Amino acid sequence: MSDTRQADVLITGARPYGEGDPVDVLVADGVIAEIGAPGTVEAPESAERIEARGQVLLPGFVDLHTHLREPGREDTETVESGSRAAALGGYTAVFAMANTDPVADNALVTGHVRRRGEEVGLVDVHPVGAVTVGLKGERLAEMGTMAASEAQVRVFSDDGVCVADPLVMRRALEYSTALGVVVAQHAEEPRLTQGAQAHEGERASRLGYAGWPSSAEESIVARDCILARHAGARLHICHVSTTGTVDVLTWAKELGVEVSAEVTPHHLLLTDERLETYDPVNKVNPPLRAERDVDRLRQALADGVLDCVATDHAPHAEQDKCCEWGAARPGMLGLQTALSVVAQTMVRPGLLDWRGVARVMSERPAEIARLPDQGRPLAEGEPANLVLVDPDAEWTVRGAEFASVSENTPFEGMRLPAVVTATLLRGRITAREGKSD
Ligand SMILES: NC(=O)N[C@@H](CC(=O)O)C(=O)O
Ligand SMILES: [Zn+2]
Ligand SMILES: [Zn+2]
Repeated sequence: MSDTRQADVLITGARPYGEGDPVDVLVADGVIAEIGAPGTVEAPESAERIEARGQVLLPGFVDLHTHLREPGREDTETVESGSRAAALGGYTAVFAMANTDPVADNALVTGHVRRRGEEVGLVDVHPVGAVTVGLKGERLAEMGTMAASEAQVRVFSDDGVCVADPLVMRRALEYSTALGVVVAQHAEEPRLTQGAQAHEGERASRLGYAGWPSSAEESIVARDCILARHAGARLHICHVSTTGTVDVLTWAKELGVEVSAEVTPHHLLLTDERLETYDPVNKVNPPLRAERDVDRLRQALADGVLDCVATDHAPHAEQDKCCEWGAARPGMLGLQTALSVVAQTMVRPGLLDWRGVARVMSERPAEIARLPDQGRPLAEGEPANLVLVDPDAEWTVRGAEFASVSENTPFEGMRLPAVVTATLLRGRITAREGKSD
């Protein structure tokens, strides 16, 4: 992904990782050229200036789990609209899930997504390849061809559905090792979730929703950790939602299984109490869980048992959300609210500092996907993939104001802390003061 030469950018008075005294940061030719005490860094007259006023400077965020809906559902999101949302949310790289129409189970589709991302140029769009043909869970997709193609697919997932057949999953893990890629599992034992609508428990029973048991997630996570162990493969678990999954991951990591896991912002903030509203904006897979799950997920993210935050940004059309619960599609927007929800649930309660936010939103996801130029230290000579955050500002969420085509945010009307004031992709300003470039 190449950029033409851009104007230099001088960021004055920023605090890297929110630590220490403010510094000036000169960005030139796509890299961090110089970091120095305020007033000591010289920039050409033509340089763009960003006054940080003590705001927090972090490496640009990396989202391992985004649904951009292109091709097939451009009425709900496109690579372009999703890229704008990503830049405004502080992201410099996103992984676009394969459950498009047609499915991204071949190099033609992954190539299209990659190229569209490059044309838009606001964020690095990395297509995720499907594990199985048509997400049907039966035959492996041509993982090798996709990995070797121009799109250089590095993450494979049937997300939306689980790779439920253990033999298919075993083969996928074996191939992934040979290819140096990672399989990301949507952990849901389908036999246990037939007709499921909401977190299994007292509330779902009372409101008349068929329950989605925690064991449907945990049994697949346990199984796949064992399969990965025997295959010597890396494994990534999508959208962890239960305390039992945290137990299984703790056990697997102690055993030395190379498993990583993500948690979504909505599972860090919301509980199944939202079911009381009957509003399908709260319908999501896996479902919003109990308070004890939320508490445990926050703790596990702080401890590192959960590696990173991923949005599972899932745009849906109004007619698929503003309808009766049973008919509504699961999923919610996430790109433009992720940082603020992490600030609210992790930073404010003292579970993570800003260096910790850099770890879970940038460094770890970049490592899991093996991106060489993302999640890098804030140091001279490093790529200028950066986000500037005002930690003291607050804002009110309005879905209609998002860059996304869709508006299905469960955070509508909430006042949240932390605002992205600028995002830079290889030294180019992609978002500034709430406007994408
Ligand atoms: N999370 C969701 O509820 N929905 C996702 C699919 C998925 O992530 O499983 C979607 O594609 O809409
Ligand atoms: Zn999923
Ligand atoms: Zn998803």
